[in-house]
Amino acid sequence: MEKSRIIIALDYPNEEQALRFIRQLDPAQCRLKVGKELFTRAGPSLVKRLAAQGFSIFLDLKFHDIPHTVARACLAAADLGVWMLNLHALGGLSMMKAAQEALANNPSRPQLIAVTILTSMNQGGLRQIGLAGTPEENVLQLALLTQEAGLDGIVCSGQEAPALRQALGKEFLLVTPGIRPAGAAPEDQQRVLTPREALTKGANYLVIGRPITAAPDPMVALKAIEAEISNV
Ligand SMILES: O=c1ccn([C@@H]2O[C@H](COP(=O)(O)O)[C@@H](O)[C@H]2O)c(=O)[nH]1
Repeated sequence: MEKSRIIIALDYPNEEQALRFIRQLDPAQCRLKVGKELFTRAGPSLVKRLAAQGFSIFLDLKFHDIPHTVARACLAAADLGVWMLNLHALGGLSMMKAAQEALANNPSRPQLIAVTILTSMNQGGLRQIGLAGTPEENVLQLALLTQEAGLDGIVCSGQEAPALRQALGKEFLLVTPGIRPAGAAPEDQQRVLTPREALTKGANYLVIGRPITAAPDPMVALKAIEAEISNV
């Protein structure tokens, strides 16, 4: 069975709540993302434990620092047995190359991807930090830099996926948060699409947090999303 295109963001305030949810899941059914909140609370031991249970873990710590520091952090993350990890493309070409080179000979080399422009940002937010151009233009520029550095893909919104697919080819991974089922509140996300729209536009993976984890019945919400994308 091909592993799921759904990556569930485990944005829980503690390990107990995360594990209560995970007990209902099969590792073949979905992948799991451990981000800053849960990692800071539960640490590397939870990541290792979930990986040992057979879950594909995306460690979403979005490294952004000098090249040496990021390269060493990527090696530490790879040692946890994760399937995917990430850094910020805004850290620049030399930072991304250092990370890529550090992982190149790692026996269990995880997928290494770069966050382009956060899906919580719109054009107004880009202006505030001094970036001209549309979100799509900025995402494309950072995606090309990421590809030049030899990484496996990027985090972007599904909204940018068609232009990115055309520019970056079939193999480059597009991992898309900002997923909201039709009618769901965007909350702090600015560049959103439904699960079906994101895949149709060319996304490889959907990162989904609150639409599942904050639903009255998370398993019902997950099943509904699985049904929505089953024939895409
Ligand atoms: O650009 C980005 C990069 C990462 N994220 C992360 O994805 C999830 C989305 O959660 P929702 O509850 O579905 O909004 C969250 O863990 C973010 O840290 C992102 O949203 N956008």
